[in-house]
Amino acid sequence: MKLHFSKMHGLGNDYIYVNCLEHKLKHPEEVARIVSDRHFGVGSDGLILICPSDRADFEMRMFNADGSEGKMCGNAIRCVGKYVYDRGFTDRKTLQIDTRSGVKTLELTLEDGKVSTVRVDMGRASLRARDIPVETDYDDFVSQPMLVHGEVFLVTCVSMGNPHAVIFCDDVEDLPLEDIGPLFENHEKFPDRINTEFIELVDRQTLKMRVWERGSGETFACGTGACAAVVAAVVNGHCDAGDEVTVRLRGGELKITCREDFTVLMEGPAAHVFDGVMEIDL
Ligand SMILES: N[C@H](CCC[C@H](N)C(=O)O)C(=O)O
Repeated sequence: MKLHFSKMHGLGNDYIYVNCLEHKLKHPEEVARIVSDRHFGVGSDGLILICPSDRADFEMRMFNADGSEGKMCGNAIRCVGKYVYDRGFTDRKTLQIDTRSGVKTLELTLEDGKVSTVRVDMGRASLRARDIPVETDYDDFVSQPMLVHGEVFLVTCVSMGNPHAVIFCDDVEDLPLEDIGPLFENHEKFPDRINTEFIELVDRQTLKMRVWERGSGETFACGTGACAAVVAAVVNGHCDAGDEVTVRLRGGELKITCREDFTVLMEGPAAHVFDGVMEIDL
């Protein structure tokens, strides 16, 4: 089959976007694995489908590079806003996008008539162990020690609709992420696997972050991960609720606000790279 796609990214967290408004895509798991391959495919952190929705303006589905489906993606939802507006599928600058973890509201900001940045109401974070899920005897998993790779890490688990383990450390540059990332991702405590964020505290309004994503490995940025990091920073007393926190990722910066009630706002850029067609044997 011929796959018509767009490559877009949010801070270098790049996905292949497919318009499924008219036609469904068969076998999205396999397509995700094929297109994501950086040597034999197009190259991406996964696949995003833009679909019609009964209860929102559009629906987004996301698949990781290994073909597994995720429930939410912060960087991709901004790009979906850009995709549907710039292509004229909507003329609204406030949009509702349905995801596997509920409907999110987007506010689009334009530059020269095209979407440049998007602010997303990410909804309420959950610290409940069973929402993540994480195996523990307690109700939540905040600053709990885990022995991984011969080292004790203090881990705070947050659900942003998808699962995150947040770890504060002194220096994120020097981390052997390729070694420790998979050990967290596949740890027996996390029955659905997990996305893991390593955070260096710069000051009370600035965090530096590297991420190991479930199903995709190290990525240049993770929107839900940046939100989870700020939630964990508030819970652990490193940042203040209501403050706008800048999260510096490998691919650039996101602005995140975690309110007292743990609802989270995220603002950041969305970029289009190119459109293409790929012949896929399926
Ligand atoms: N990069 C995404 C998150 C993808 C999460 C995915 N790896 C999962 O399995 O939950 C973001 O910007 O929020």
